[in-house]
Amino acid sequence: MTIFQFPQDFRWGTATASYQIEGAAQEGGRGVSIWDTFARTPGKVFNGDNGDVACDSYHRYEEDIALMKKLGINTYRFSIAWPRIIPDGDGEINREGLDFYHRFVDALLDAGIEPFLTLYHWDLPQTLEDDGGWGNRRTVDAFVKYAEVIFKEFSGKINFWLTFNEPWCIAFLSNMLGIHAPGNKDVQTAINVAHGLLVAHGKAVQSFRRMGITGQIGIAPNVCWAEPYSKSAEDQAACDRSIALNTDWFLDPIYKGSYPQFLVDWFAEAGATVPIQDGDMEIISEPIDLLGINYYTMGINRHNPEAGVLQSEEMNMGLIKTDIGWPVESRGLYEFMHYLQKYGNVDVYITENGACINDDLENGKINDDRRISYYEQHLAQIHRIINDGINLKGYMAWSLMDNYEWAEGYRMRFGLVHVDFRSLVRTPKESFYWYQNVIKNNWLEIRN
Ligand SMILES: CCOCCOc1ccc(-c2cn(C[C@@H]3NC[C@@H](O)[C@H]3O)nn2)cc1
Repeated sequence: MTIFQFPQDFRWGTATASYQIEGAAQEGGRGVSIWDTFARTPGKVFNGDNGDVACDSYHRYEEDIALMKKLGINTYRFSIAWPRIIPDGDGEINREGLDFYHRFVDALLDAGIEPFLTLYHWDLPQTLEDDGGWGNRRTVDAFVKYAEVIFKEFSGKINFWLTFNEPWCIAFLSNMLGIHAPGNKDVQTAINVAHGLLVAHGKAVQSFRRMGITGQIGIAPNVCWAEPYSKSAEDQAACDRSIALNTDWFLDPIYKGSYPQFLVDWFAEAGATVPIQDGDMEIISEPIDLLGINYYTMGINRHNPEAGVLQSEEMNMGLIKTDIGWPVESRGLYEFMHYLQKYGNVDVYITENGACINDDLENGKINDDRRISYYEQHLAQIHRIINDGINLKGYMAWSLMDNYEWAEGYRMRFGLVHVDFRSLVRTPKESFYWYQNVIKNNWLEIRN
């Protein structure tokens, strides 16, 4: 038996997002988001699943908070639905939406749980998408207005703030690959979206500083760690492109004030350019306080001219996979965290990490041993990373409960708590009790 002790002030938490858990999609004055539209577009989401009900957390949040308290977390990452706050994107403020989130945040604080807020977790008001989305500066300005409303309302209650969740997904998964909402398949559109959200991020951080808001603010990129299939320079370059598009494409502008030139040149070859306006890069590089890092898996990639714009193909290496098909390989998290040091030893929180394991109830229990094994491996890497002196300050498991997994609908389950999507009954899985013990002890026991 090996014991890994975590720092006394290490934050333990779980994460969710508004569209994935709230439901009540037509209640409380909420407007339409691009995910309401995308989910209703035939062929886009498995089984045509949508977030109309989801986990019904809009009505059941007190039950959810009771589960968080039972789990023993001290931090809970969630997102606010922009369409609940400004239903048409940049018009009137919906007081009912603000009041809902005040009730929720107050209940979290009463339970001794620190709110860790994501301002934008993919549910863009449809009216803004109809007018060009993130590629239109109207959306950028609308986001700043929305962010300033939230800053003003929750300053003093919330101390941890993220502007955007997984900018690569917002830009490239959703506008170059078309897999997520709004479903565009155009590389220039994706680059315009990426740039727009970066400008919106920078302007929001500037507002945060100007308004003297409490706490720390940052952004949460997702990680795509990749190692070369062969020792060829071509395969290594293919890995560099994959890693950089998820990370450097966003963090170079923020930390260095410029895009990674090798990728700018790569996209120029494909006929796509970044629509930089005067002053943009100064805005984007407004200093931030923390990074959220979302890690799930890593790839073994090779150069393949047929493998999309990046020409980087992920190979199937026969590794153990989760039920969504992602290889279980925690080593990539360790390698990535050292790669991240090129931006300095910045404060980092793992804002998402978890496994899609679709075990179901058996005699009233969910024996999700594979999820426990996944978490054991990844928390052991977290311990190594901290021991190396990297400022990793906290960990949020994705997810508290099974929820709407975007284009996969409800078939892919990432929760520590099982949700019966017919009855909405929540049932803690065996991994919930395993994580509860890790948090209680603040250490990890690894069976040798
Ligand atoms: C066939 C080609 O495939 C290209 C890659 O396609 C995907 C799909 C999905 C993801 C993805 C999903 N998640 C989990 C979410 N993170 C945020 C939170 O809301 C979770 O639900 N992270 N990444 C990545 C890549």
